[in-house]
Amino acid sequence: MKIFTAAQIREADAFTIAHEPVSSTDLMARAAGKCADWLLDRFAPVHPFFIFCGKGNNGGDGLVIAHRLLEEGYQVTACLLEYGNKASEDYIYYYRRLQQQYAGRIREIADVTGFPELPASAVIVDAIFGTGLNKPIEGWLAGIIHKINDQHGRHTIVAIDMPSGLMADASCRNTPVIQAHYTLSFEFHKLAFLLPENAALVGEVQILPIGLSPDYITHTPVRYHLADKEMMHTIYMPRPAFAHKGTFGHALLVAGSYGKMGAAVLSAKACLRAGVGLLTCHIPRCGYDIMQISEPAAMSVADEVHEHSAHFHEQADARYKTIGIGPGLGTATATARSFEKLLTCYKRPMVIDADALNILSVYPSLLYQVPAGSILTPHPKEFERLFGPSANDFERMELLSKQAVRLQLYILLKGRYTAIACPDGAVYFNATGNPGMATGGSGDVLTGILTGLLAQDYAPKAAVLLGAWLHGYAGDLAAAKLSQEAMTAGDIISHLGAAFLECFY
Ligand SMILES: NC(=O)C1=CN([C@@H]2O[C@H](COP(=O)(O)OP(=O)(O)OC[C@H]3O[C@@H](n4cnc5c(N)ncnc54)[C@H](OP(=O)(O)O)[C@@H]3O)[C@@H](O)[C@H]2O)[C@H](O)CC1
Ligand SMILES: [K+]
Repeated sequence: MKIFTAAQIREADAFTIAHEPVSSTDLMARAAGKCADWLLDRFAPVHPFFIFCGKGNNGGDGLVIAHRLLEEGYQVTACLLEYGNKASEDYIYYYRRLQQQYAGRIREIADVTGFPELPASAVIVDAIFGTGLNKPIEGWLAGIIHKINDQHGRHTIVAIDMPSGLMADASCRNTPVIQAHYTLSFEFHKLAFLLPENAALVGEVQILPIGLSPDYITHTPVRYHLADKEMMHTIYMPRPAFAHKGTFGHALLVAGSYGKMGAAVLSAKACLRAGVGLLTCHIPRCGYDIMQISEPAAMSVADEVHEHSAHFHEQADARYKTIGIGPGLGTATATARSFEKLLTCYKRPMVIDADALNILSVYPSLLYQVPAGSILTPHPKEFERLFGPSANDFERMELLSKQAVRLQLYILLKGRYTAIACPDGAVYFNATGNPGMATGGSGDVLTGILTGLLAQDYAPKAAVLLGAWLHGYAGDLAAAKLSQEAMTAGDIISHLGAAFLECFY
């Protein structure tokens, strides 16, 4: 699914009205009607509704919703905020309709003292500002936002299109924004919904299709995308009937050090479960028995050094389709040196994670040696160590995309919505996964999956999108069976098979 900017959404709106048989007022009726359907489905008539309306088209949506709920016999107060701006044409149209039929249900509010007393079980609908917000909310309107937020623990707050005060494409940190329990948004996700800094503001997001022009949607280029199941079906490659283990590549995993062999084992198991043909693990001498016993399907090569690996560059030759490096590796100087040498001799796309990323952040010039098309998988701290701090999440997304272009790499930034930046600057968000995966070893599993997919000849972009999707999907299946609390990284691996089956069989 494409993620459009606020300006593009306005364009899509205008394009639809110009090219499809729908007027602007009808499009508003359709969009707001979808919200009304959702509210009617969710809340019984015992809930009194307070619908706060601004004077733009978001407010117009609020007026349509108020009218519809009144028609259905609900108790509704339409709270119209009179802050001086000229109302939009569609707002005026629906205001007149409401005024004619339900004048008694309209309440004009011109300062914060006009904020209504809310009875028990009231539902607040926020239709104050949507994608047209162009500056932070100030003055008494900010007071209304705070009053609504004060009700967060007592009443359900449903935002229409966007929580008011939030901008689709820019940070609103430390400005007044509605804290919604639900956001009913039209047609597309907004970038703002996918960034951690807004997690407490948007609540549960429901995307409601409103029939914007498919022509516009198909032909308008965007930087941000939300990965979906449909996309995975275009990526996944069923196995040929005459396949043998040579068909699915030989991967080298460079991982583990004294006290961190678990990371190497998790990564190896995940790589095998992702379907690699053959796997060799380069591990420190201390980890040899551990790996051989924990994962008999993997071959092991022990380093000359006991506690960490220092000679893996000697291994890295054309036999290996790809290399996954980093889980539990440690950052000993000898390990860093071997990594440097590996980067001079091995030129295929590889997967770089954890301590291998930490080595890159200590020796940043090595970043230029990383083979084009490789996949880096930092969490936010590792990302900051590699590329520096950002003032907010929007700037971090810019930086992510810029670095992927500059280095011609795939950079996967872990999070609730993991963001995957591509060498052409495009960024894909992954929506599978859950907080149960915020546990030690989860990243090692991802590295194993990505390495396994690259070895099977998935192109790096396909591997990183599919790998992130499957990792989150398996995590969701594990959480459904075991709970988010009790699941461990190993459970993600044991649900990978079910994830393949559910998604592709
Ligand atoms: N996506 C679609 O195709 C559809 C969306 N719909 C709804 O329309 C809104 C967007 O409507 P728009 O009128 O463009 O914008 P808003 O309603 O969000 O607000 C615009 C008015 O607000 C003023 N403004 C902006 N920022 C502030 C502020 N900080 N303080 C005070 N006033 C502010 C702005 O005035 P300016 O003079 O500053 O320009 C406007 O008066 C979208 O979100 C959907 O809800 C349609 O219903 C259907 C199709
Ligand atoms: K709103």
